[in-house]
Amino acid sequence: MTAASSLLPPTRCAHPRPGCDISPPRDADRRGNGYRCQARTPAPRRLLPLPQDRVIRAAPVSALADGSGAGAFEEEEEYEKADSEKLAVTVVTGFLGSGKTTLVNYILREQHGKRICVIENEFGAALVKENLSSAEEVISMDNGCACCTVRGDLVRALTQLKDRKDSFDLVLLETTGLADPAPILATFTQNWTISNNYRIDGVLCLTFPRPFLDLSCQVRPEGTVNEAVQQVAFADRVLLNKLDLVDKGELGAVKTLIQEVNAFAELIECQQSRVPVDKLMDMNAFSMERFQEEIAEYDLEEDAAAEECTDEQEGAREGQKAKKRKHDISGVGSFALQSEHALDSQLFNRFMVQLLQRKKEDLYRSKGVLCFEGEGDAKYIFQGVHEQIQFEQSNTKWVEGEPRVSKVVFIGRDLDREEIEAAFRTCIVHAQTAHPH
Ligand SMILES: Nc1nc2c(ncn2[C@@H]2O[C@H](COP(=O)(O)OP(=O)(O)OP(=O)(O)O)[C@@H](O)[C@H]2O)c(=O)[nH]1
Repeated sequence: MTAASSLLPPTRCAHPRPGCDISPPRDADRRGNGYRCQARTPAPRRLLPLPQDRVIRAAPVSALADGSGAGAFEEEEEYEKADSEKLAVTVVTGFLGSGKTTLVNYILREQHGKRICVIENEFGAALVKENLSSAEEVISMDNGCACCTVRGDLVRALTQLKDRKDSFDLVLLETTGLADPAPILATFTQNWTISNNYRIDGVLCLTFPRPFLDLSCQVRPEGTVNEAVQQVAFADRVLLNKLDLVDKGELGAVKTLIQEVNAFAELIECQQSRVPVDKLMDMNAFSMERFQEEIAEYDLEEDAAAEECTDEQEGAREGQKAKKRKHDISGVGSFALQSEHALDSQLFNRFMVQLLQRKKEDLYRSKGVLCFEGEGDAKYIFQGVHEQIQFEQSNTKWVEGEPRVSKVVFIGRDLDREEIEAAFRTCIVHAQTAHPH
Protein backbone atom coordinates (compact mmCIF):
# COMPACT_ATOMS: atom_id res chain seq x y z
CA MET A 1 0.00 0.00 0.00
CA THR A 2 1.52 3.35 -0.94
CA ALA A 3 0.75 6.69 0.62
CA ALA A 4 -1.03 7.87 -2.49
CA SER A 5 -4.06 5.80 -1.67
CA SER A 6 -4.26 7.37 1.77
CA LEU A 7 -4.00 10.90 0.41
CA LEU A 8 -7.51 11.18 -0.88
CA PRO A 9 -8.77 14.74 -1.01
CA PRO A 10 -11.72 15.79 1.07
CA THR A 11 -14.80 15.35 -1.08
CA ARG A 12 -16.35 18.46 0.38
CA CYS A 13 -15.33 21.25 2.68
CA ALA A 14 -15.81 19.92 6.16
CA HIS A 15 -15.85 23.41 7.59
CA PRO A 16 -18.97 23.88 9.71
CA ARG A 17 -18.72 27.60 10.34
CA PRO A 18 -21.04 30.18 8.81
CA GLY A 19 -19.63 31.94 5.79
CA CYS A 20 -17.92 28.91 4.35
CA ASP A 21 -19.49 27.93 1.08
CA ILE A 22 -16.99 25.53 -0.35
CA SER A 23 -17.45 23.33 -3.28
CA PRO A 24 -14.47 21.61 -4.85
CA PRO A 25 -12.87 23.99 -7.35
CA ARG A 26 -11.74 22.63 -10.69
CA ASP A 27 -8.07 22.72 -9.72
CA ALA A 28 -8.50 20.61 -6.57
CA ASP A 29 -6.08 17.72 -6.65
CA ARG A 30 -5.63 14.31 -5.05
CA ARG A 31 -3.58 15.70 -2.20
CA GLY A 32 -6.36 17.74 -0.79
CA ASN A 33 -4.93 20.93 -2.24
CA GLY A 34 -7.38 23.11 -3.99
CA TYR A 35 -10.15 23.78 -1.53
CA ARG A 36 -10.52 27.41 -0.64
CA CYS A 37 -12.24 28.32 2.58
CA GLN A 38 -14.01 31.66 2.90
CA ALA A 39 -15.25 31.22 6.43
CA ARG A 40 -15.01 34.30 8.61
CA THR A 41 -12.47 34.24 11.38
CA PRO A 42 -13.63 35.54 14.74
CA ALA A 43 -12.28 38.84 16.03
CA PRO A 44 -8.93 38.67 17.86
CA ARG A 45 -9.13 37.81 21.53
CA ARG A 46 -7.62 40.35 23.85
CA LEU A 47 -5.67 38.81 26.70
CA LEU A 48 -3.69 40.78 29.20
CA PRO A 49 -0.47 39.36 30.64
CA LEU A 50 -1.25 36.39 32.85
CA PRO A 51 1.11 35.20 35.57
CA GLN A 52 0.66 31.57 34.57
CA ASP A 53 2.66 28.52 33.61
CA ARG A 54 5.98 29.04 32.02
CA VAL A 55 6.68 28.28 28.40
CA ILE A 56 10.03 26.78 27.64
CA ARG A 57 11.93 26.91 24.38
CA ALA A 58 15.10 25.24 23.29
CA ALA A 59 18.56 26.55 23.94
CA PRO A 60 20.86 26.46 20.93
CA VAL A 61 23.91 24.25 20.91
CA SER A 62 26.42 26.15 18.85
CA ALA A 63 28.82 23.23 18.58
CA LEU A 64 26.70 21.62 15.91
CA ALA A 65 26.03 24.75 13.90
CA ASP A 66 29.67 25.26 12.97
CA GLY A 67 29.51 23.40 9.71
CA SER A 68 31.77 20.64 10.96
CA GLY A 69 30.69 17.21 10.02
CA ALA A 70 31.04 17.94 6.32
CA GLY A 71 31.69 14.77 4.45
CA ALA A 72 28.70 13.20 6.09
CA PHE A 73 27.45 12.17 2.71
CA GLU A 74 30.50 10.05 1.94
CA GLU A 75 31.04 8.31 5.24
CA GLU A 76 30.79 4.51 5.12
CA GLU A 77 29.86 2.13 7.89
CA GLU A 78 31.46 -1.30 8.33
CA TYR A 79 28.48 -3.53 8.84
CA GLU A 80 24.74 -3.35 8.65
CA LYS A 81 23.23 -2.85 12.09
CA ALA A 82 20.13 -4.51 13.46
CA ASP A 83 17.20 -2.26 14.34
CA SER A 84 17.84 -2.92 18.04
CA GLU A 85 21.26 -1.20 17.68
CA LYS A 86 19.79 1.91 16.11
CA LEU A 87 18.78 5.02 18.01
CA ALA A 88 15.02 5.64 17.95
CA VAL A 89 13.83 8.94 16.48
CA THR A 90 10.39 10.41 17.00
CA VAL A 91 9.51 13.10 14.48
CA VAL A 92 7.17 15.80 15.80
CA THR A 93 5.35 17.72 13.08
CA GLY A 94 2.33 20.01 13.02
CA PHE A 95 1.47 23.43 11.72
CA LEU A 96 2.77 26.66 13.29
CA GLY A 97 1.58 27.02 16.86
CA SER A 98 -0.16 23.64 17.03
CA GLY A 99 1.62 22.66 20.27
CA LYS A 100 4.82 20.87 19.18
CA THR A 101 7.10 22.52 21.74
CA THR A 102 4.43 22.06 24.41
CA LEU A 103 4.49 18.34 23.58
CA VAL A 104 8.29 18.14 23.63
CA ASN A 105 8.38 19.88 27.02
CA TYR A 106 5.67 17.60 28.34
CA ILE A 107 7.58 14.48 27.24
CA LEU A 108 10.78 15.81 28.80
CA ARG A 109 9.07 16.48 32.12
CA GLU A 110 7.36 13.10 32.38
CA GLN A 111 9.04 10.28 34.28
CA HIS A 112 9.94 7.73 31.63
CA GLY A 113 13.58 7.15 32.42
CA LYS A 114 14.70 7.90 28.87
CA ARG A 115 17.68 10.07 28.00
CA ILE A 116 16.46 12.35 25.27
CA CYS A 117 18.26 14.48 22.71
CA VAL A 118 16.06 17.16 21.16
CA ILE A 119 16.67 18.47 17.66
CA GLU A 120 14.74 21.71 17.16
CA ASN A 121 14.22 23.42 13.84
CA GLU A 122 12.94 27.00 13.77
CA PHE A 123 11.72 28.70 10.64
CA GLY A 124 13.47 31.98 9.99
CA ALA A 125 14.47 34.41 12.67
CA ALA A 126 15.58 32.75 15.86
CA LEU A 127 13.78 33.70 19.02
CA VAL A 128 15.35 34.13 22.40
CA LYS A 129 14.83 30.67 23.81
CA GLU A 130 14.58 29.25 27.26
CA ASN A 131 16.10 25.98 28.33
CA LEU A 132 14.61 22.61 27.65
CA SER A 133 16.28 21.80 30.93
CA SER A 134 15.43 18.13 31.16
CA ALA A 135 16.81 17.26 27.75
CA GLU A 136 20.23 15.62 27.77
CA GLU A 137 21.14 17.73 24.77
CA VAL A 138 19.45 20.21 22.46
CA ILE A 139 20.50 20.79 18.87
CA SER A 140 19.01 23.87 17.30
CA MET A 141 18.76 24.50 13.54
CA ASP A 142 17.54 28.04 13.08
CA ASN A 143 18.44 28.94 9.55
CA GLY A 144 15.62 27.43 7.56
CA CYS A 145 13.36 24.48 7.19
CA ALA A 146 14.80 20.97 7.69
CA CYS A 147 12.74 19.79 4.75
CA CYS A 148 14.50 22.11 2.32
CA THR A 149 17.17 24.68 3.15
CA VAL A 150 18.82 23.02 6.15
CA ARG A 151 18.39 19.40 5.17
CA GLY A 152 22.17 19.14 4.93
CA ASP A 153 22.41 20.49 8.50
CA LEU A 154 20.13 17.71 9.66
CA VAL A 155 22.35 15.11 8.01
CA ARG A 156 25.45 16.64 9.58
CA ALA A 157 23.87 16.91 13.04
CA LEU A 158 22.72 13.27 12.96
CA THR A 159 26.06 12.11 11.61
CA GLN A 160 27.91 13.84 14.44
CA LEU A 161 25.48 12.59 17.04
CA LYS A 162 25.80 8.95 16.02
CA ASP A 163 29.22 8.60 17.66
CA ARG A 164 27.54 9.43 20.98
CA LYS A 165 24.32 7.64 20.32
CA ASP A 166 24.79 5.26 23.24
CA SER A 167 24.32 8.27 25.54
CA PHE A 168 20.70 8.60 24.42
CA ASP A 169 17.58 6.44 24.27
CA LEU A 170 15.59 8.69 21.98
CA VAL A 171 15.90 11.65 19.62
CA LEU A 172 12.92 14.00 19.46
CA LEU A 173 13.09 15.83 16.14
CA GLU A 174 10.78 18.86 16.22
CA THR A 175 10.24 20.21 12.72
CA THR A 176 9.16 23.72 11.81
CA GLY A 177 5.45 24.32 11.45
CA LEU A 178 5.98 24.84 7.73
CA ALA A 179 7.89 21.63 7.10
CA ASP A 180 6.86 19.03 4.59
CA PRO A 181 7.72 15.77 6.41
CA ALA A 182 8.41 13.77 3.23
CA PRO A 183 11.97 15.00 2.57
CA ILE A 184 12.79 14.80 6.27
CA LEU A 185 11.74 11.16 6.38
CA ALA A 186 13.59 10.51 3.13
CA THR A 187 16.77 11.63 4.91
CA PHE A 188 16.47 8.53 7.10
CA THR A 189 16.48 6.12 4.16
CA GLN A 190 18.77 7.74 1.63
CA ASN A 191 21.91 8.27 3.67
CA TRP A 192 23.66 5.03 4.63
CA THR A 193 25.19 6.38 7.85
CA ILE A 194 21.87 7.69 9.04
CA SER A 195 19.76 4.72 8.05
CA ASN A 196 22.30 2.41 9.67
CA ASN A 197 22.31 4.30 12.97
CA TYR A 198 18.79 5.62 13.39
CA ARG A 199 15.30 4.23 13.04
CA ILE A 200 12.13 6.25 13.01
CA ASP A 201 10.00 5.05 15.88
CA GLY A 202 7.01 7.12 14.87
CA VAL A 203 5.77 10.38 13.41
CA LEU A 204 3.54 12.51 15.60
CA CYS A 205 1.49 15.29 14.08
CA LEU A 206 0.00 17.99 16.26
CA THR A 207 -2.98 19.73 14.81
CA PHE A 208 -5.76 21.91 16.06
CA PRO A 209 -9.08 22.02 14.39
CA ARG A 210 -9.77 25.54 13.14
CA PRO A 211 -6.49 26.27 11.34
CA PHE A 212 -6.35 22.73 9.96
CA LEU A 213 -9.77 23.16 8.41
CA ASP A 214 -8.70 26.49 6.92
CA LEU A 215 -5.28 25.34 5.75
CA SER A 216 -6.45 22.13 4.17
CA CYS A 217 -8.83 24.25 2.10
CA GLN A 218 -6.10 26.48 0.66
CA VAL A 219 -5.39 26.39 -3.05
CA ARG A 220 -1.69 25.78 -3.77
CA PRO A 221 0.05 26.23 -7.11
CA GLU A 222 0.21 23.10 -9.24
CA GLY A 223 3.15 20.84 -8.36
CA THR A 224 3.48 22.11 -4.82
CA VAL A 225 2.45 20.51 -1.56
CA ASN A 226 0.08 21.65 1.12
CA GLU A 227 2.30 21.08 4.16
CA ALA A 228 -0.63 20.97 6.62
CA VAL A 229 -2.15 18.06 4.68
CA GLN A 230 1.25 16.39 4.21
CA GLN A 231 1.93 16.55 7.94
CA VAL A 232 -1.27 14.66 8.67
CA ALA A 233 -0.75 12.26 5.75
CA PHE A 234 2.65 11.10 7.04
CA ALA A 235 1.68 10.79 10.71
CA ASP A 236 1.41 7.57 12.69
CA ARG A 237 -0.44 9.41 15.45
CA VAL A 238 -2.38 12.63 14.99
CA LEU A 239 -2.76 14.59 18.19
CA LEU A 240 -5.85 16.76 17.94
CA ASN A 241 -4.77 19.46 20.34
CA LYS A 242 -6.40 22.56 21.85
CA LEU A 243 -9.73 20.89 22.45
CA ASP A 244 -10.63 23.82 24.69
CA LEU A 245 -10.79 26.04 21.61
CA VAL A 246 -13.12 23.95 19.53
CA ASP A 247 -16.83 23.27 19.40
CA LYS A 248 -18.38 19.87 18.76
CA GLY A 249 -19.27 20.63 15.15
CA GLU A 250 -15.72 21.61 14.24
CA LEU A 251 -14.31 18.62 16.09
CA GLY A 252 -16.47 16.18 14.14
CA ALA A 253 -15.61 17.90 10.87
CA VAL A 254 -11.86 17.88 11.46
CA LYS A 255 -11.88 14.22 12.51
CA THR A 256 -13.65 13.26 9.29
CA LEU A 257 -11.19 15.30 7.25
CA ILE A 258 -8.15 13.79 8.99
CA GLN A 259 -9.43 10.27 8.47
CA GLU A 260 -9.99 11.02 4.78
CA VAL A 261 -6.40 12.23 4.48
CA ASN A 262 -4.86 9.44 6.57
CA ALA A 263 -6.89 6.40 7.51
CA PHE A 264 -3.86 4.70 9.11
CA ALA A 265 -3.11 7.20 11.84
CA GLU A 266 -4.41 6.84 15.34
CA LEU A 267 -6.32 9.98 16.34
CA ILE A 268 -5.78 11.16 19.90
CA GLU A 269 -7.66 14.12 21.34
CA CYS A 270 -5.78 16.25 23.84
CA GLN A 271 -5.25 19.57 25.54
CA GLN A 272 -1.89 21.17 26.21
CA SER A 273 -0.42 18.30 24.12
CA ARG A 274 -0.98 15.92 27.04
CA VAL A 275 -1.23 12.32 25.95
CA PRO A 276 -0.29 9.22 28.00
CA VAL A 277 3.45 8.85 27.42
CA ASP A 278 3.13 5.19 26.47
CA LYS A 279 1.26 6.41 23.39
CA LEU A 280 4.27 8.50 22.41
CA MET A 281 7.21 6.20 23.05
CA ASP A 282 8.31 2.78 21.87
CA MET A 283 5.69 3.09 19.16
CA ASN A 284 7.41 1.00 16.49
CA ALA A 285 4.78 2.58 14.35
CA PHE A 286 6.54 4.04 11.36
CA SER A 287 6.65 2.05 8.16
CA MET A 288 8.93 3.30 5.41
CA GLU A 289 7.26 0.88 3.01
CA ARG A 290 3.97 2.72 3.35
CA PHE A 291 5.56 5.94 2.12
CA GLN A 292 8.20 4.54 -0.21
CA GLU A 293 6.75 6.10 -3.33
CA GLU A 294 6.24 9.50 -1.72
CA ILE A 295 9.68 9.90 -0.20
CA ALA A 296 11.56 8.48 -3.17
CA GLU A 297 10.98 11.85 -4.88
CA TYR A 298 13.31 13.57 -2.44
CA ASP A 299 16.80 12.59 -3.46
CA LEU A 300 19.29 13.49 -0.76
CA GLU A 301 22.33 13.05 -3.00
CA GLU A 302 20.72 15.40 -5.47
CA ASP A 303 20.39 17.97 -2.68
CA ALA A 304 24.03 17.46 -1.69
CA ALA A 305 25.18 17.86 -5.29
CA ALA A 306 23.10 21.03 -5.59
CA GLU A 307 25.16 22.57 -2.79
CA GLU A 308 28.24 22.27 -5.00
CA CYS A 309 27.02 22.61 -8.60
CA THR A 310 27.82 25.44 -11.03
CA ASP A 311 25.24 27.72 -12.70
CA GLU A 312 25.34 25.73 -15.97
CA GLN A 313 24.86 22.45 -14.18
CA GLU A 314 22.06 24.06 -12.21
CA GLY A 315 20.15 24.80 -15.45
CA ALA A 316 20.37 21.16 -16.51
CA ARG A 317 19.39 20.00 -13.04
CA GLU A 318 16.32 22.24 -13.06
CA GLY A 319 15.10 20.45 -16.18
CA GLN A 320 15.54 17.05 -14.54
CA LYS A 321 13.79 18.18 -11.40
CA ALA A 322 10.83 19.67 -13.24
CA LYS A 323 8.50 16.91 -12.15
CA LYS A 324 9.47 16.95 -8.49
CA ARG A 325 6.87 18.45 -6.19
CA LYS A 326 8.07 21.57 -4.48
CA HIS A 327 7.53 22.86 -1.02
CA ASP A 328 6.00 26.21 -1.82
CA ILE A 329 6.58 28.71 0.94
CA SER A 330 6.81 31.62 -1.46
CA GLY A 331 5.70 34.78 0.22
CA VAL A 332 6.13 33.26 3.68
CA GLY A 333 8.83 34.92 5.67
CA SER A 334 9.83 35.83 9.15
CA PHE A 335 11.56 38.67 10.90
CA ALA A 336 12.36 39.66 14.45
CA LEU A 337 11.88 43.06 16.07
CA GLN A 338 13.60 44.00 19.25
CA SER A 339 13.94 46.81 21.74
CA GLU A 340 16.43 47.44 24.48
CA HIS A 341 13.92 49.70 26.21
CA ALA A 342 10.89 48.36 28.08
CA LEU A 343 7.52 48.18 26.32
CA ASP A 344 4.23 49.63 27.45
CA SER A 345 2.00 46.55 27.95
CA GLN A 346 -1.22 48.31 26.98
CA LEU A 347 0.27 49.81 23.85
CA PHE A 348 1.81 46.47 22.90
CA ASN A 349 -1.52 44.77 23.43
CA ARG A 350 -3.23 47.36 21.23
CA PHE A 351 -0.50 47.03 18.59
CA MET A 352 -1.06 43.26 18.39
CA VAL A 353 -4.84 43.52 18.33
CA GLN A 354 -4.71 46.08 15.52
CA LEU A 355 -2.16 44.05 13.59
CA LEU A 356 -4.34 40.96 13.84
CA GLN A 357 -7.41 42.88 12.75
CA ARG A 358 -5.59 43.83 9.55
CA LYS A 359 -3.51 40.69 8.93
CA LYS A 360 -5.19 37.81 10.71
CA GLU A 361 -5.23 35.65 7.58
CA ASP A 362 -1.54 36.20 6.86
CA LEU A 363 0.08 36.36 10.28
CA TYR A 364 0.53 32.67 11.08
CA ARG A 365 2.64 32.92 14.17
CA SER A 366 4.16 35.50 16.49
CA LYS A 367 6.13 34.88 19.63
CA GLY A 368 8.46 36.75 21.86
CA VAL A 369 10.13 37.53 25.14
CA LEU A 370 9.06 40.87 26.57
CA CYS A 371 10.09 43.34 29.22
CA PHE A 372 7.16 45.53 30.27
CA GLU A 373 7.50 48.91 31.92
CA GLY A 374 6.46 48.86 35.59
CA GLU A 375 6.59 45.05 35.89
CA GLY A 376 9.87 44.92 37.84
CA ASP A 377 12.03 41.92 36.96
CA ALA A 378 9.10 39.86 35.59
CA LYS A 379 9.87 38.43 32.15
CA TYR A 380 6.90 37.82 29.85
CA ILE A 381 6.51 35.26 27.10
CA PHE A 382 4.23 36.27 24.29
CA GLN A 383 2.56 33.65 22.09
CA GLY A 384 0.38 34.40 19.09
CA VAL A 385 -1.13 31.66 16.94
CA HIS A 386 -3.27 33.15 14.21
CA GLU A 387 -5.73 35.39 16.06
CA GLN A 388 -5.15 33.84 19.50
CA ILE A 389 -2.73 35.94 21.50
CA GLN A 390 -1.56 35.33 24.99
CA PHE A 391 1.02 36.60 27.47
CA GLU A 392 2.48 34.43 30.20
CA GLN A 393 4.93 35.24 32.92
CA SER A 394 8.11 33.23 32.45
CA ASN A 395 9.38 31.04 35.26
CA THR A 396 12.67 32.89 34.98
CA LYS A 397 13.08 36.56 35.82
CA TRP A 398 15.37 39.20 34.37
CA VAL A 399 18.50 38.79 36.41
CA GLU A 400 20.90 41.47 37.59
CA GLY A 401 23.08 42.60 34.70
CA GLU A 402 21.07 40.77 32.02
CA PRO A 403 20.16 43.06 29.10
CA ARG A 404 16.37 43.45 29.19
CA VAL A 405 15.87 43.02 25.48
CA SER A 406 12.33 42.49 24.25
CA LYS A 407 12.22 40.46 21.07
CA VAL A 408 9.26 39.38 18.96
CA VAL A 409 9.33 37.09 15.92
CA PHE A 410 6.64 37.29 13.24
CA ILE A 411 6.02 34.52 10.70
CA GLY A 412 3.52 34.99 7.94
CA ARG A 413 2.76 35.60 4.30
CA ASP A 414 3.46 38.96 2.66
CA LEU A 415 4.09 40.82 5.89
CA ASP A 416 5.17 44.45 5.56
CA ARG A 417 8.12 44.61 7.91
CA GLU A 418 8.54 48.40 7.79
CA GLU A 419 4.92 49.06 8.61
CA ILE A 420 4.88 46.52 11.45
CA GLU A 421 8.18 47.80 12.82
CA ALA A 422 6.91 51.41 12.83
CA ALA A 423 3.86 50.35 14.85
CA PHE A 424 6.02 48.24 17.20
CA ARG A 425 8.27 51.25 17.91
CA THR A 426 5.28 53.20 19.28
CA CYS A 427 5.08 50.66 22.16
CA ILE A 428 8.59 51.43 23.39
CA VAL A 429 8.87 53.46 26.57
CA HIS A 430 11.84 55.73 26.00
CA ALA A 431 14.24 56.61 28.79
CA GLN A 432 12.86 60.14 29.37
CA THR A 433 9.27 58.89 29.84
CA ALA A 434 10.10 55.65 31.63
CA HIS A 435 8.95 55.02 35.18
CA PRO A 436 11.61 53.52 37.44
CA HIS A 437 11.41 49.73 37.76
N1 LIG B 1 -5.63 27.12 24.52
C1 LIG B 1 -4.67 26.21 24.34
N2 LIG B 1 -3.42 26.63 24.10
C2 LIG B 1 -2.46 25.68 23.92
C3 LIG B 1 -2.74 24.29 24.01
N3 LIG B 1 -1.59 23.62 23.77
C4 LIG B 1 -0.64 24.56 23.57
N4 LIG B 1 -1.16 25.80 23.66
C5 LIG B 1 -0.49 27.10 23.49
O1 LIG B 1 -0.30 27.34 22.09
C6 LIG B 1 0.84 28.18 21.91
C7 LIG B 1 1.78 27.54 20.89
O2 LIG B 1 2.30 26.34 21.43
P1 LIG B 1 3.72 25.78 20.98
O3 LIG B 1 3.92 24.49 21.71
O4 LIG B 1 4.77 26.81 21.11
O5 LIG B 1 3.43 25.50 19.45
P2 LIG B 1 4.49 25.05 18.34
O6 LIG B 1 3.78 24.13 17.44
O7 LIG B 1 5.74 24.54 18.95
O8 LIG B 1 4.77 26.45 17.65
P3 LIG B 1 5.85 26.73 16.48
O9 LIG B 1 7.15 26.13 16.90
O10 LIG B 1 5.91 28.22 16.38
O11 LIG B 1 5.30 26.12 15.23
C8 LIG B 1 1.47 28.34 23.28
O12 LIG B 1 1.02 29.54 23.81
C9 LIG B 1 0.91 27.17 24.08
O13 LIG B 1 0.87 27.42 25.47
C10 LIG B 1 -4.09 23.88 24.29
O14 LIG B 1 -4.45 22.70 24.38
N5 LIG B 1 -5.00 24.89 24.44
